[in-house]
Amino acid sequence: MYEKENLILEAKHVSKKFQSSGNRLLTACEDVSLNFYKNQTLGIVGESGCGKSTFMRMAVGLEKPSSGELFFHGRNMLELKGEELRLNRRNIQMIFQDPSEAFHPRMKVKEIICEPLLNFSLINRKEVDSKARELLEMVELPGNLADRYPHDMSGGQRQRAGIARALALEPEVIVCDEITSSLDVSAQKTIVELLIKLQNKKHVSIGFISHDLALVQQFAHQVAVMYLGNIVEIINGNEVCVNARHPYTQALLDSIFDVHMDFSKEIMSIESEVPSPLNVPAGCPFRNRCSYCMKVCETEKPKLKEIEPCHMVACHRYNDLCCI
Ligand SMILES: Nc1ncnc2c1ncn2[C@@H]1O[C@H](COP(=O)(O)OP(=O)(O)OP(=O)(O)O)[C@@H](O)[C@H]1O
Repeated sequence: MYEKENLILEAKHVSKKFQSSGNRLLTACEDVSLNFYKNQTLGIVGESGCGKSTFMRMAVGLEKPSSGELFFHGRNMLELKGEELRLNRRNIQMIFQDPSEAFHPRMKVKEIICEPLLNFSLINRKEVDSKARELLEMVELPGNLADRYPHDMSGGQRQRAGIARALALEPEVIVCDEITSSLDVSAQKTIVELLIKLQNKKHVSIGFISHDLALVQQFAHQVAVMYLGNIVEIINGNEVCVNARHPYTQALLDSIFDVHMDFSKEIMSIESEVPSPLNVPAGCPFRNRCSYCMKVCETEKPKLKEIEPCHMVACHRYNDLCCI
């Protein structure tokens, strides 16, 4: 499943620093390397402000990295220009948290979802009605919603329309940025079920950003846990609950599931503050909240290291931390 031929989008050592007030630099993403594979879902989880959206915005080409490289089928995306760049954009689409902000309120649903197809001259105006119905049915909405305006739809229906719009161009990658976070639990579940169905049909690669580890681990094939701009753990979704090794991932799990880890000390310090991305501490970014911090953690940033197949951890003490 993670064979080279299934690799679609590859981010290599991508960092993003924003210029902030007082000529200071804000580190939003630091040396992030992640892969998107055909027919696979990559979940990115972490607290607000850890850099999830910034990373995905770079992956879809909405933001330029400060350093690092992005490859689409082996082609350096940052070297693409003009028509090549425009055509490449078709292949990677993003769905945003709040479709009511992303959608023009005076456009009908059919115009919204067919707009990308018109922009790329893939359909003509006469075909909009039938194409819109087809796309709405694909996301399990009745075709007669095509003539509605976004404000006449529920949040879940708008999010489905957002998925229809993103899939209209038949992209190879779609990135979902907190698309379920404004929905109630049952609407969240049906949106996730729909994504799984569509992935099985279209073999699309999905990037799914969320702060909700409990949700993501249920369906993402791989989960990348992000903290203060850094990836601290990459693990198969179905192993998160039983095999997570980073103290931050374990603390997130503990807060969700109340699972009983075999810790000699409990992680109490998760309560304390995340350091400012304007002033990233030396050593491990998680050290001020970690009960396992030792001398080396204060000075040496742990490298993301493969500890078993498809499982990477950035922690000096990963060997001391096991689950039961
Ligand atoms: N355009 C920008 N200019 C300056 N700082 C930015 C910009 N975009 C993001 N940031 C900062 O970069 C850091 C990471 O932000 P980002 O939105 O990527 O985090 P996130 O994990 O997606 O958070 P959330 O879940 O709240 O969306 C934050 O400190 C944010 O304030």
